[in-house]
Amino acid sequence: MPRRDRPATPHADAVRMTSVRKVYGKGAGAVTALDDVTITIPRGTFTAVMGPSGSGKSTFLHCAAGLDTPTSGTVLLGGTDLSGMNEVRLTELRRSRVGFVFQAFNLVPSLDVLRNIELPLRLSGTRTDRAWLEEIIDRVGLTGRTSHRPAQLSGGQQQRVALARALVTRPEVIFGDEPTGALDTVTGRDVLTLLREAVDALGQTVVIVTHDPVAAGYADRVLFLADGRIAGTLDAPSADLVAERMAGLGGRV
Ligand SMILES: Nc1ncnc2c1ncn2[C@@H]1O[C@H](COP(=O)(O)OP(=O)(O)OP(=O)(O)O)[C@@H](O)[C@H]1O
Repeated sequence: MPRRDRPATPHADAVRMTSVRKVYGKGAGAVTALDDVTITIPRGTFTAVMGPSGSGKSTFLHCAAGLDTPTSGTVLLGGTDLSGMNEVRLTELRRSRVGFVFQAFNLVPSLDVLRNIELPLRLSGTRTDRAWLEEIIDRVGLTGRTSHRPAQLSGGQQQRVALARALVTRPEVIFGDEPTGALDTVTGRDVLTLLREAVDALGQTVVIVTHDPVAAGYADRVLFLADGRIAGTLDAPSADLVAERMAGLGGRV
């Protein structure tokens, strides 16, 4: 997306969803995955989205990130209304204003670490800010490994590459779908610490879906979903409190 499409002053709300409803399918087989969801996620905060299996977490993330379109309601990303954007504009928006970290890392196997990190800039035709690139490579602990291919790295290192790739465009929001799901406990904690630092040191906004109460404990706020509706929020969460609230929501986690 061209630079001019970004607001001159960053919007105070990274994400604002109003009365968002998402229905998959039609008629008797229709499934309401999100039902009247209204929520604001402030800039520079870390949100964890939790809920039983099938409660709408992935659908929430996909609608907030412009990967999926709500059936009704509005989604604003950094003040930009995604409603009515065609797929070309949504793709441009995702490339330049959204960062993604997935459970499966999703790196390009044939590219080395540096080229994987730079990929979003190349795709959007943005000039690389060398100093910023070096800073994030240093922050995620990949200095000295930039010429490696993904297959030569551990899972934790690959997720660090994905995190650096997400940070490189200074996106409005980094969305993570179970970003520690494929990592062992210790490595997963390292990645969560880096996400936390991205918020605290860089002012980044982070939103992750997780099933892990310990992971949610790294967030500023937990957003609980049940049957596609917001079932509550918890600020300054501890893992124990999160686990307690999840037990109260029932269902298979
Ligand atoms: N593409 C789709 N077509 C039809 N139904 C869908 C589709 N995607 C999701 N759903 C349904 O919408 C509901 C919410 O799904 P979603 O994947 O958002 O839940 P979730 O909380 O992320 O689940 P999990 O924790 O198991 O990943 C579920 O009932 C699911 O079966």
